Amino acid sequence: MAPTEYNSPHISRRGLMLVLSSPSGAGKTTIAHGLLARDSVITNSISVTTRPARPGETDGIDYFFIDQERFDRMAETGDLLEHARVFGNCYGTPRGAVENALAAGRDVLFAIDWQGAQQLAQNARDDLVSVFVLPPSASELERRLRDRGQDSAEVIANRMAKASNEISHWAEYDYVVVNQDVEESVTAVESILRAERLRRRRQAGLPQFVQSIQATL
Ligand SMILES: Nc1nc2c(ncn2[C@@H]2O[C@H](COP(=O)(O)OP(=O)(O)O)[C@@H](O)[C@H]2O)c(=O)[nH]1
Ligand SMILES: Nc1ncnc2c1ncn2[C@@H]1O[C@H](COP(=O)(O)OP(=O)(O)O)[C@@H](O)[C@H]1O
Repeated sequence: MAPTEYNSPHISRRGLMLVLSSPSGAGKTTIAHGLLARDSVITNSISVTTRPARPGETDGIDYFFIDQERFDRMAETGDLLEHARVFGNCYGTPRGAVENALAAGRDVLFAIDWQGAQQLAQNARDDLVSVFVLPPSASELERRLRDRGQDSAEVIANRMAKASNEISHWAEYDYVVVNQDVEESVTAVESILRAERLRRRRQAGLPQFVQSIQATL
């Protein structure tokens, strides 16, 4: 188990799973990158997807881009911690990487949809911290999807049409962040992560630490 960086290096704790969900274009990928740049203990879960790579996306960094046959096999053999169909493509979280990271005391970050968040919650509610990211307005959401410049008008229209359904799940999350300013949103999520690391129940080594202080009083 990892030392609790914000308390004492003597106190071990379990890793946690931090989930970011949002309608497409609200900024969860941007916030995730910002958080990963600031925090060296959290590691990104790289999903598999049957969606084709966008220009600028790299296999093994943004996603593992795989075909349907391989995806179906991974789902059948239990190699996916959760999986869902989103916007006509399949997405899933490879189990091995997450379990290895948690076992090594790392926290793991997921940018996944509400279906995936629900599946993770069913299996590991105590280790899950979930954040829903909202756009400041519908018009700003559409502007961000257009300005990202990576999807056709048809794909953007489809994502806007599905935004309301994704947003309808906001109340299932532990925290909600309105992504107005990127840096502020990253700071908000970083604050959530820091506070959640200090939850008493996560700090397995706390009783021992307290005892060691009491023994010398
Ligand atoms: N359940 C689940 N959803 C995922 C996973 N990876 C990505 N997603 C979701 O799939 C949706 C589409 O992702 P993507 O194609 O990258 O589009 P973007 O959200 O507009 O960048 C988003 O809601 C993602 O959060 C995954 O492993 N599992
Ligand atoms: N707070 C923000 N203000 C302005 N633009 C933003 C903000 N957050 C993200 N963006 C931009 O909006 C677009 C969509 O963001 P992205 O992180 O890809 O969204 P998601 O992963 O939720 O689909 C990107 O071009 C990104 O640079």
